[in-house]
Amino acid sequence: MSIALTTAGLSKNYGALQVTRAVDFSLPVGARHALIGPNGAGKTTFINLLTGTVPATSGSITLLGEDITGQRPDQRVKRGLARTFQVTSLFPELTPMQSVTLAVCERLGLTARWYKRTGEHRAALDEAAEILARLHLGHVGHLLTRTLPYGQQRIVEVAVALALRPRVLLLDEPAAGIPSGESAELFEVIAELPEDISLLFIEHDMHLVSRFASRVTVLVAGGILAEGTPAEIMANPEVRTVYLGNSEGHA
Ligand SMILES: Nc1ncnc2c1ncn2[C@@H]1O[C@H](COP(=O)(O)OP(=O)(O)OP(=O)(O)O)[C@@H](O)[C@H]1O
Repeated sequence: MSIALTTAGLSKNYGALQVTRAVDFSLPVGARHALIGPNGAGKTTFINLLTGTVPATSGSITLLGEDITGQRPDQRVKRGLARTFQVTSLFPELTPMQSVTLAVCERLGLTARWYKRTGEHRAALDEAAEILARLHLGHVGHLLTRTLPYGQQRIVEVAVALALRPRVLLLDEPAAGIPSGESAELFEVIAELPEDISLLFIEHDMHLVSRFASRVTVLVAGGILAEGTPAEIMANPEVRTVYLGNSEGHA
């Protein structure tokens, strides 16, 4: 089994507060891995440590065999690490086509001069159209992002991340804010992503986790409480006490 991403002893302190505690984590290539845990458990911080927007206090992060612990976020993106945010980060006045094309141009290093390089710009437009079609957004690619249903806007975020050609994609609560009827649709689109993209996603809804994740890590107070298949996690008495309660759904 080849490994896309690992952390060893990864820790983050804010003063006396330990937000991430010596996390040893491993994401195999092709994984569909969920990160769950109570509010404030440190899930978003863990993603921020992986992307480099938050510097680690100690420990290491390895992406595709390379130690990226000291790298800037943009260097990690170039090496194949992309993310989406818990709250939408799209430009509302751009169309999905424009947002995805810009991301393709960014990857190709064309952003500052794309208007001069129409040949390469054409290729970027074609690639953006192909990504949007793959995510079933082809028919709304020309509409202003702010006019799209929120569920579709979240899929546009995945499209922008895909334009960076990630090997590992981190999704911070991709279904947050989406009416529950639309969240399965979003995850179906995510489930169709190519298998060579390894996925780590934060999700509270255990029904979605059971359906779309092959493995689950439970984070509590910054440390890993348990790891296993969704069935193992849902049957784990400690996890049930600390996180799942009796609801089996939202924490
Ligand atoms: N910049 C910061 N300075 C101080 N404390 C912080 C900072 N960022 C996060 N924290 C604290 O770290 C803890 C973990 O926060 P984090 O947002 O990572 O949790 P989470 O599991 O993603 O929570 P949620 O499910 O509510 O999004 C919280 O107690 C939070 O208050």
